[in-house]
Amino acid sequence: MVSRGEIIDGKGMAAEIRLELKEKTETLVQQGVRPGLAVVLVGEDSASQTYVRGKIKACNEVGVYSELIQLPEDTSEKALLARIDQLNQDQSIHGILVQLPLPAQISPDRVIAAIDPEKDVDGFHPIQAGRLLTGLDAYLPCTPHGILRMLKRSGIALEGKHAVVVGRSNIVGKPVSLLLQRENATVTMCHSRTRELSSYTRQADILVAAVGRYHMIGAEHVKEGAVVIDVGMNRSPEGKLAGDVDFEAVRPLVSHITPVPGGVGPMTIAMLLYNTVQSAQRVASLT
Ligand SMILES: Nc1nc2c(c(=O)[nH]1)N[C@@H](CN(C=O)c1ccc(C(=O)N[C@@H](CCC(=O)O)C(=O)O)cc1)CN2
Repeated sequence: MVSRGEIIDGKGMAAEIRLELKEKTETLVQQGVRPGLAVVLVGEDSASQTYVRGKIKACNEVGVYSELIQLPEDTSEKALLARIDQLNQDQSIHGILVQLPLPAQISPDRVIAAIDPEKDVDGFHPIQAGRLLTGLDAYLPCTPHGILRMLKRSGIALEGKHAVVVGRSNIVGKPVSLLLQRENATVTMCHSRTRELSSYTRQADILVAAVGRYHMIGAEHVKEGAVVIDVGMNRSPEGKLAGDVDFEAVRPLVSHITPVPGGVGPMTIAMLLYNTVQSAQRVASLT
């Protein structure tokens, strides 16, 4: 019998992963290496402030050393690049992340490219993206990696399944497509300009919605028994946090679905810590 509308509990899974990472961190500390993460926040964006607070809190819980670098909204690109260079040289820091989006005067591409690829725990550097594309070992971008973990921990088989990804960003859409393909799913990529979107999404065994548009996926977009992963982080007209998927309308039709909040978001932060601990493990194995 097909299960109906089972909720994939990202919040709970992220807590389990943090516990596993706490143990790994304790082992590393005994070996003389405490994993360290630098979080760079430029400006006052309130959502970014929330996410950054979540990252620092998670570091504290796991025992990872963290440094929060808060820079004013009018910071120049040159000043930010100079700060990143210092962090690249800092041996207590194994992971660097610059919270996105950045203010308009700063090019995110130039900033990401300035991070030492071995400390790029977001997995956004072109070298990390190239490693992922070519099947080499890489820091996997946190949201896509979190999605894969959620699917696996929920016992959802991917081999031979048809996965449809709606969204083509460098942060989510493109890398999650590659990761699903790596698991032998057959992947279709759709985006904001796809015509007759529902004709694709209705074929999906696994549907990943990552467009950033409130409730753009409704009941008419899903096949019965599909697995739906909602990456959206939007505000409803009433101001409530909501995903790209109309959860109430879609849940009764599908086998599994992620909620917003409490789905993909917490896993993003857990996988950031995973990459930071991995980076420290690499350093520990070299010393
Ligand atoms: N440098 C980066 N910038 C951004 C990333 C990223 O991975 N690296 N991703 C997003 C934002 N993001 C992490 O930074 C992120 C978004 C949402 C959540 C989360 O846990 N959301 C909660 C709800 C939080 C709330 O109440 O507002 C949930 O879904 O339950 C974590 C991280 C863009 N920028």
